[in-house]
Amino acid sequence: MLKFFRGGLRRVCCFDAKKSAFGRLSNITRIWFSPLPAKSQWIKPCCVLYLENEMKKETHIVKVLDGVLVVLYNKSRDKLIFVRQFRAAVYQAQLSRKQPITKGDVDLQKFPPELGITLELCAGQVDKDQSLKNIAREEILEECGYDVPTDSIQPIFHYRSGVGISSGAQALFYCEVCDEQRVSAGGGVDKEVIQVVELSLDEARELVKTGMTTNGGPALLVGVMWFLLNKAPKSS
Ligand SMILES: Nc1ncnc2c1ncn2[C@@H]1O[C@H](COP(=O)(O)OP(=O)(O)O[C@H]2O[C@H](CO)[C@@H](O)[C@H](O)[C@H]2O)[C@@H](O)[C@H]1O
Repeated sequence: MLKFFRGGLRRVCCFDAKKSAFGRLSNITRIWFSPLPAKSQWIKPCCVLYLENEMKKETHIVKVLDGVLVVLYNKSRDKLIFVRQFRAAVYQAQLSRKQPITKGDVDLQKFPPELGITLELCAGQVDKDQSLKNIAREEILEECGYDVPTDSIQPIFHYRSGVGISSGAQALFYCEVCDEQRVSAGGGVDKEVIQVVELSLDEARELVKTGMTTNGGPALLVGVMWFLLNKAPKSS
């Protein structure tokens, strides 16, 4: 059963994070901070200056990789498929509401790792020279365990996220899968710890009702709303 916390993100509003209906996700035993390495393969901070109405303006930005995301619908079982994982950026954001960003270890009794667990669409970064659909196909296989033909992946929206600071392009896709296409449990590759979560359409509807909040990004909400508007049988 789903549990939500009403209210804005300033109040605790994790997707059932603390007492998960989906079981314990991972075993994080230590979290600490360090300064960013001089060169990161993932992000590049820089400063953009411009003159607007003859006034000098300065914006500090972070260049990030573009991404693909997929609204996944299992038609065999009439379920939408999502992923849960620990996100260090979300954890840091939850933590920094309560105390300044620190350099040392975090007190995990006070700030349990579950604060950083999200519910998200299956997604990945565009970190190789392949078509966006191919990258989406790989993420569906690696994260969720479904082996689908590339031409079953349908584009929905192309937009930018974090327009004030990072502005990565995000390609949102839709893909219908069936049980016969499930070739593994998913869960990610290499060191990834990802849990596949299935929600009924009624549970997904609950997610996008006014006032409900999740610990994930907006793409899940946009994707679910698109699905309910365009694909799902109308609720009575
Ligand atoms: N900043 C970072 N620092 C260190 N290692 C990193 C890293 N970013 C990625 N990695 C490594 O790369 C691996 C693969 O990442 P993915 O391509 O699956 O993107 P991710 O699912 O993190 O989502 C990403 O891409 C989707 C789609 O754009 C976004 O929604 C989501 O916010 C974004 O994190 C991660 O498991 C991690 O090991």
